[in-house]
Amino acid sequence: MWWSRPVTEANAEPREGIPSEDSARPVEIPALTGETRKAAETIFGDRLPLAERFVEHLATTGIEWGLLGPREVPRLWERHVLNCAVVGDLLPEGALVADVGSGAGLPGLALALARPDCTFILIEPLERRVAWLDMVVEDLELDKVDVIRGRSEQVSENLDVDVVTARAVSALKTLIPLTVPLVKGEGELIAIKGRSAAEEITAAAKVLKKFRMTTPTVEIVGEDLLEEPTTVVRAPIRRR
Ligand SMILES: C[S@@+](CC[C@H](N)C(=O)[O-])C[C@H]1O[C@@H](n2cnc3c(N)ncnc32)[C@H](O)[C@@H]1O
Repeated sequence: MWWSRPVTEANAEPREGIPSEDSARPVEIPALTGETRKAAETIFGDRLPLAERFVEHLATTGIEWGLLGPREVPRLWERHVLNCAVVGDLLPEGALVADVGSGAGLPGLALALARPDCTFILIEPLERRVAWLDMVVEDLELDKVDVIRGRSEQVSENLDVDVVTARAVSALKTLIPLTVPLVKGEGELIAIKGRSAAEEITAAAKVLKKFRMTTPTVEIVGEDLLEEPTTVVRAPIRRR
C-alpha cells in the first residue's frame, strides 16, 4: 500500500519500550465483533468503514512507524479508538476542537470520525507523528481535520478554539497551562484520564486559581456502550 512508507533518518524517533523483535512480527488487524461492533456502529454510524480503516492504519503503519507498541493491537478498538470516540458526546454541535499531543490521532482522529459536524486541529510536535497523522488524514479524506506541528504553547497565540482535548499528555496541573491559552473566550478542556482524575484535580488547585478556573468535574462517558467506560476531567474555561 502506498502509505506503508518506511521510517527514515529524517523522521526517526526513539522506539521507547518497544522491543524490536515484537515490531518485526506480522500484525493482525483486530476483528470487530459482538458487543464491540455494536458499540462501534452506534458511535460511528455510516462512518464505521472509515473507523475500521483508521484501526487498520494503527495496526500496520502505526506500529511500523513506532507510534504505538504491538501489544496494543488486540485492544485497539476497546481501549483506544472507542474509548476516545465516546467522548464525542461531550462536544457541542459544530465545535472547533484542538487535540493537544495527538500522537497516533488519539483522541483527535477517533473524535473526528465520530463527530463529522466538528472541526479538529491536531497539535503534535514530533515530526514522525505529524507525518503519520497527515498521511492518515489524507487517506481517510478528513477535510475537517488539520494537523499542526509544534508544541501547544508555541502555537496557541494564533488559535482560538471551543474545546481542547488531550489524553496521556501530562498531569492536569501541567496540562492546564498548555491548553487553556488555546481558548480566547469561553470553552472547555476535556482531558481523558484514569483513576487518578480526582487526585490530579486536587494537585492542580494552584494552577486552576491562577487561570481563574472553577473546580473541574470528573465524568464517566460511554457506560452504556463500553465494558470499560472512559473517565474525563471537564474544566470550563472563561478568559474574557
Ligand atoms: C504519551 S503520548 C500520547 C499520545 C496520544 N494522545 C494518546 O493518547 O495515545 C503524548 C504526546 O504528547 C505530545 N506532546 C508532549 N508535549 C506536548 C506539548 N507541549 N504540546 C503538544 N503536544 C505535546 C508528545 O509528542 C506525544 O505525542
